[in-house]
Amino acid sequence: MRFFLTLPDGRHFALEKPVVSVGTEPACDVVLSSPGVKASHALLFRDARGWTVSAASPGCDVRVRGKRVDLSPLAPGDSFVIGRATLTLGASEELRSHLQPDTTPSSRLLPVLTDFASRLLVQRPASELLDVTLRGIADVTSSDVGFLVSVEGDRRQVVASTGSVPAAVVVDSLVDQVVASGAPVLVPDVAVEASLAGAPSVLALRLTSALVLPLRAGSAPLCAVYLGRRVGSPPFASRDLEEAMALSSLAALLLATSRELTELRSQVDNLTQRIAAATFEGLIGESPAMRSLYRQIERLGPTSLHVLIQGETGTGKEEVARALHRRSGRRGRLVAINCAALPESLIERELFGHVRGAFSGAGADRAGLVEAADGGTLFLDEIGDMPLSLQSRLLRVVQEHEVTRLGEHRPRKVDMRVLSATHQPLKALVARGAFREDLLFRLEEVRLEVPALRERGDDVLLIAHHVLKQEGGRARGFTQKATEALRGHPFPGNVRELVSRVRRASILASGESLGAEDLDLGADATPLLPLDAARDAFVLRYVREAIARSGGSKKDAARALGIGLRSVFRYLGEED
Ligand SMILES: Nc1ncnc2c1ncn2[C@@H]1O[C@H](COP(=O)(O)OP(=O)(O)OP(=O)(O)O)[C@@H](O)[C@H]1O
Repeated sequence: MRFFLTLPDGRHFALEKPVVSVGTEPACDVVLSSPGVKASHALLFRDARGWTVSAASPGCDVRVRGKRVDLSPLAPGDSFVIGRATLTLGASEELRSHLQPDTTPSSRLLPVLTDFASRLLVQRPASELLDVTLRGIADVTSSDVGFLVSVEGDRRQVVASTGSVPAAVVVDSLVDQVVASGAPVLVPDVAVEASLAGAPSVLALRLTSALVLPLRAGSAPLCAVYLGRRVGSPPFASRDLEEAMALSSLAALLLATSRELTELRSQVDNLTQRIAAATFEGLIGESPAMRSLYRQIERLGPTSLHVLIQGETGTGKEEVARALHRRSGRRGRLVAINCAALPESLIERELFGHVRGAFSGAGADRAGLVEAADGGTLFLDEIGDMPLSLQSRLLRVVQEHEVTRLGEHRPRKVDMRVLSATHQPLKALVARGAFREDLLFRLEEVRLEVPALRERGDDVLLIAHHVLKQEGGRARGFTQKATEALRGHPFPGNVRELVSRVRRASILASGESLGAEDLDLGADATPLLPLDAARDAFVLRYVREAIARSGGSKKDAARALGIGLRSVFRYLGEED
């Protein structure tokens, strides 16, 4: 689709540039001589949504459907009026224009663009990039003065300037106009604009001509690029505006990318430091629940107490057993067996060993895992699945510190500590007659609860980053959406599920940051939760958002939410 303007005399003007100026002065793209039209009166510019018309400077009257507008989108067929001239936007597949605009790029723009892009692509702090951006735009437009004002709500700040500028320039009607409309403003001659006569920028900087344009880099605060010329320099013309807009669009893109990279780096640095401080014997986590677990492991490690490790599937029970063994100081090995993975006969042979001929195929004597754990630790994973018939043999081992190989009658002395793990409520198994109570008493001299991942707050992010780093792929961090998705997902499979999601994503994804979709945590993938868990997850997210919106202050967030500070800590799962 090609667009054109129908002028008052019926001619068509092809809109082939992103910004088109309309006015009486010859430098304008569309030159009109109708009464009431000013030297530079209106600007038309194109973005992803289509064409928009705006007043070129505050005193210029632009009307759409009879109403005065600062800025108005135009659809094909829409007209706007400036002075006594009516212009209409048209669109057609085929267009033969009567007037062809000059589309030759300015010779000074191309080298500046190239240099500008290469300078911006070198990683620098954001403040330096803004400086480079401003100087590039000021250079190409031969401005005598240039400064960049960042606008965040009521807060305005000069964040870069080509020379010293007085602080008063931040309160400026041209900046206001650009911020309000999001459109550029071109004032060729400030002397003819009564509304600008007292503007701080014009007075303080002794400007004769001004050009102000918006610069928005991703989620960064909006900036206004203010360019000025003084006595002795020619006034700004529409070509300057066009070139400045081209540079500012490019800069916005590069600044957004650079900002994302900087954020990613600081996210990675911050998490790497946190992970280092939050690692205990291979376990990662800094949540109060994990810290309490570390303290218990430290205390229990060197004792000879048998420990039952309880926790949902994939929470890290085996890691906890390994940590307990490392902290035990026992000289022997940690020997593990998964009671759910093997049939009864195999568990028996594996655990207790056998002598030659004990069963068909037993060609030689063989020590079992119990003997292998002599002087060390025997880890019985999924103890709830231990067949009842083997439980009494195991009880003898734990009670008497003796093991008898299959086919043999001579018991052998063993010195070992037993750690067992289960995700099942063993008391309920006892009640059903599926587990021996006396064995449970023996195995559970102390019980350790491993918390579910969803109860560990931001540990999920620490572990996710740790896994990503270990994988060593291209991805170095997570997008904001992915971070939120990780925080909000209930992880029924706990750490094991997290590890496999991150591994798979880091192998399959190609970018520097993994998104929620890469982790298969899109909106549709979130499973339904029990209402209590959903409510808790929502409250946690809401409290976090309140803290973020309060600039990180938990106190202010508590006030805004109408709850006490202690409650905020409680919802976050933190100790105050
Ligand atoms: N706190 C942690 N930090 C880092 N990685 C962990 C943590 N906890 C568990 N993992 C990793 O998660 C995976 C599952 O852990 P583990 O096998 O210990 O869980 P489990 O509770 O014994 O599982 P199951 O119930 O299936 O026996 C392993 O790859 C382990 O290394």
